[in-house]
Amino acid sequence: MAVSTASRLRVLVDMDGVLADFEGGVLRHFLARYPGEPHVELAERRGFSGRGQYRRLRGAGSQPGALWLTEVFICTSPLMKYEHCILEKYSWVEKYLGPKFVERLILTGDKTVVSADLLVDDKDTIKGAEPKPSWEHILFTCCHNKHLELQTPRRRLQSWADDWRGIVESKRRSNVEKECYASLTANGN
Ligand SMILES: Nc1ccn([C@H]2C[C@H](O)[C@@H](COP(=O)(O)O)O2)c(=O)n1
Ligand SMILES: [Mg+2]
Repeated sequence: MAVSTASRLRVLVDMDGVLADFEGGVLRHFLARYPGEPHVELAERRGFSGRGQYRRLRGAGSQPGALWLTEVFICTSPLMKYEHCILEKYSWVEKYLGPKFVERLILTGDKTVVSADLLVDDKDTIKGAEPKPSWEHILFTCCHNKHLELQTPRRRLQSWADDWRGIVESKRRSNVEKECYASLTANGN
């Protein structure tokens, strides 16, 4: 059976805050290292940058699934201080997702230049060199972004228990519709 290219979907899944419990890990590490110091409970986290919120505080005193014809890649940005983080990211993926996913790991400082249909990511604003990325950003709900109200038509995935299949399938339908429309107009209909 011939499969139209529009039925194929590429999904980028972010790592920190989406597959890995980045915020929980940071808090546990902070409490172990600085017991008794003021800290930000996960329920109080606001904004992507935890470091910024901790600075203000001091001043004031997984499992992605795969559907038929869906390619999943993990797309993650390394820290600027990258010497440990890159190895740790590869090790984490191999340990928790297996060697097949190591081949599907994309490390980039700029996710806008990666081509895909969907990007599932907890960062509320994703900017880069490409002003019109090919993907639709699905905001993955995390402690630091759950209070943000999204403008239509932006969509959220509340957790991996939420209807990610529905999002993937609606994107596939929309791609097929666009392809049909394009071929009809190209044929002068
Ligand atoms: N709430 C967060 C989440 C991530 N980061 C840092 C840690 C990683 O190096 C990098 C990953 O970004 P992502 O690929 O998840 O957009 O950003 C952070 O500082 N605060
Ligand atoms: Mg993230």
